[in-house]
Amino acid sequence: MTHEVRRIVPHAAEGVADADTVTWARAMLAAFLRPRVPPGDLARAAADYVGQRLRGVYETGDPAPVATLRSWDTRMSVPGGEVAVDAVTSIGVRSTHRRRGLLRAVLVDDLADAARAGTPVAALTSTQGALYERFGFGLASWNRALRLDTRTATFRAPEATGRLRTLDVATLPSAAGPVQDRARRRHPGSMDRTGMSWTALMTGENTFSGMTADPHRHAVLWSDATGRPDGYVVYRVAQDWAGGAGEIAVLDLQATTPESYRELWRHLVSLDLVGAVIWNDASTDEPLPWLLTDPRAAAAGAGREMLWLRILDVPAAFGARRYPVTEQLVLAVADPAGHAAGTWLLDTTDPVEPRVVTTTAEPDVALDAATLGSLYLGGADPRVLARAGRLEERTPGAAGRLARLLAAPSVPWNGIRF
Ligand SMILES: CC(=O)SCCNC(=O)CCNC(=O)[C@H](O)C(C)(C)COP(=O)(O)OP(=O)(O)OC[C@H]1O[C@@H](n2cnc3c(N)ncnc32)[C@H](O)[C@@H]1OP(=O)(O)O
Repeated sequence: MTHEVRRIVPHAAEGVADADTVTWARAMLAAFLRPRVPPGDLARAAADYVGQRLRGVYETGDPAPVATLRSWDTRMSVPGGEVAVDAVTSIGVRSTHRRRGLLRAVLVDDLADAARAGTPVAALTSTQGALYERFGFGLASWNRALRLDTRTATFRAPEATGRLRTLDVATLPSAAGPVQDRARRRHPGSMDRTGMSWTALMTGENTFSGMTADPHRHAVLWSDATGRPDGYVVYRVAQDWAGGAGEIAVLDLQATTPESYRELWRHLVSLDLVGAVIWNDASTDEPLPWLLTDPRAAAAGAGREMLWLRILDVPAAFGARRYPVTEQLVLAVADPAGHAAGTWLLDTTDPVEPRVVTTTAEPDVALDAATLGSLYLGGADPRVLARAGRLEERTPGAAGRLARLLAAPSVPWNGIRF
């Protein structure tokens, strides 16, 4: 049986996707063991793929792909700026066709295309932890669950002057979009929300949920004393109050000021009929416990990995971010796929225009492409990676110098699953 990687350009007419795109979507959902979506709903949902890239591995004579991948161009915050990213998702292989290299075939094709297009970084979130390092992806951000007991939570600071407004969730992209865009710049690793991810946030309706809409969603916007919208929270009822105290699950909380952050949490605490608020995708440095008279009211739960990054163009990726110290370090990067391979001088003598060029100088550190991806946003400590044998220190003290060079103003965080 011959296999061929094919690229599909999704089209839609009157809000309904073309037949190839719908067939692709059905194959992808089957690979992920998702519920069967009625054909009309699937054609409507797949219309959201317009503007994105679909890839499939096809066998002769079968219109449905045996492997799928979807990717799109987006922007990701990095320390001091942002970078263009190839966001990759929906890699699924038909259950009868696994371990024959089909994941490899679609992913290698996508990465080569992104590199040709000049996209410096590829990003994904993964269902499994052991899949993507072999393709040069390194773990670069973590989320942590947070559980707030609303009955013991008391805020240290008095209520701020401003206004809370409930939003019709349908108005979320226009009302909250500009806030999200400002807020995401505060954390490296935060992504632009696509139209699709706004829809999923607002309604819960997506192909993965079988297109079942969730009617329990609420959104609240905070505006400061001058009327400027500064933050929003979207939440759902996770557990109804019928059994006693209900539970609220935060789906997204974005705040551009300490005041908006505090007042949005105060709103959640004020909800009647609720005993706890849970946020599974909080960052690892939430200020919430510090806002409370009893920090134990906010219990941090398990952390979990979120973003995997693959550097496709070292000068463009490392030139896009800014650095807190002046330094010159030489990194030898091993990358069998070639994208990041080389010996690179990272020179931040000019803080505005860091220089990243190939060099023949002796390396200070040696590492592979996946480790480079882990270091990119400043979320992984090179000294720890050296202790783990993932980075070789060729010049004594170089891992510490690299740690100071790559340090970010805040921890990497991406609250958007994709
Ligand atoms: C970004 C995302 O979309 S994450 C979503 C991943 N998809 C899923 O979880 C859906 C269900 N699973 C699947 O569809 C498939 O099993 C996949 C996509 C995980 C793997 O697809 P396959 O076609 O079997 O992978 P392929 O044969 O190309 O293997 C590539 C490499 O990964 C390894 N690999 C594949 N699956 C696994 C696994 N579950 N655990 C560890 N290694 C694995 C293979 O051994 C191979 O390694 P090698 O090249 O170093 O020898």
